[in-house]
Amino acid sequence: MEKHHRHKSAGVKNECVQVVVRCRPLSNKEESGNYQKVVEVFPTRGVVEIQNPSEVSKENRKMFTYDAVYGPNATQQNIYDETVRPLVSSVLEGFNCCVFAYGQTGTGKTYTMEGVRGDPEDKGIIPRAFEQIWAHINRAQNMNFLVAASYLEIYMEELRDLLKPSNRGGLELRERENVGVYVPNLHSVLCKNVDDMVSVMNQGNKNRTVGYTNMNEHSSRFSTSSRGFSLGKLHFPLTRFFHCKLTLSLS
Ligand SMILES: Nc1ncnc2c1ncn2[C@@H]1O[C@H](COP(=O)(O)OP(=O)(O)OP(=O)(O)O)[C@@H](O)[C@H]1O
Repeated sequence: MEKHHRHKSAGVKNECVQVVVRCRPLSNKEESGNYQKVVEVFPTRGVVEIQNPSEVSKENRKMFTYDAVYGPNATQQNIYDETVRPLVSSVLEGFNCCVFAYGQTGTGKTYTMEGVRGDPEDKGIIPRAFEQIWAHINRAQNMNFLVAASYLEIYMEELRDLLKPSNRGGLELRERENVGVYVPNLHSVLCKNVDDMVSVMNQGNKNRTVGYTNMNEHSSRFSTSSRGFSLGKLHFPLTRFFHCKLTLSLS
């Protein structure tokens, strides 16, 4: 998981980019197939250790250090509160941010970003961000917020508008000074509350090309992909990317 942040803000570490690792638990299938756990996570030190299972020895352990690491017991709420909430708070003060999950198929990107539909505890980063945004907007006084959401997918180097699948062909990723990365003609939907945003996300998910892939079925072609969520300017060309633009005016 990588967090990208352009500006310093209270409550957010000063680094522009932070890299956070989350290791999911072994699945039932992996447990029953007697797969070995090769990753050990040390959250207090921000360290992940990987052991070569064919030759267990201290020399065969590799250690990596990150801004934060989460083990199999970390909850969706832990991750949101500690790594994402401060970023969304800074967006509500006018900055841009981007959170994206990157990893091999089956590692938990969709689980982390979207979560399990209909299960409040297993809600992922994106719906939790919607709630934080609207809690803030509903509390704000003398201010008007305009919230527009768009959702795109990049598949085989082709851009697809997940909110308007007929919008095919001409979509391009562009970059302009003062504007950043953007996609001209990408459809965006004005949202008035959390439910509007959730239904935009669900609508887009129905149109996506890359559905859930079972790692065992696809073992001959491991793939790596990403899921993203950004607020403000669009930052990264990703496999699936939910983008939300907030415009603020005084009333
Ligand atoms: N932290 C976790 N706790 C419990 N289950 C998890 C966790 N992370 C992932 N899973 C489960 O592991 C499976 C694979 O996760 P997920 O679909 O999110 O992977 P992915 O990286 O999005 O894969 P793909 O790239 O193939 O779409 C799912 O059944 C998911 O529910």
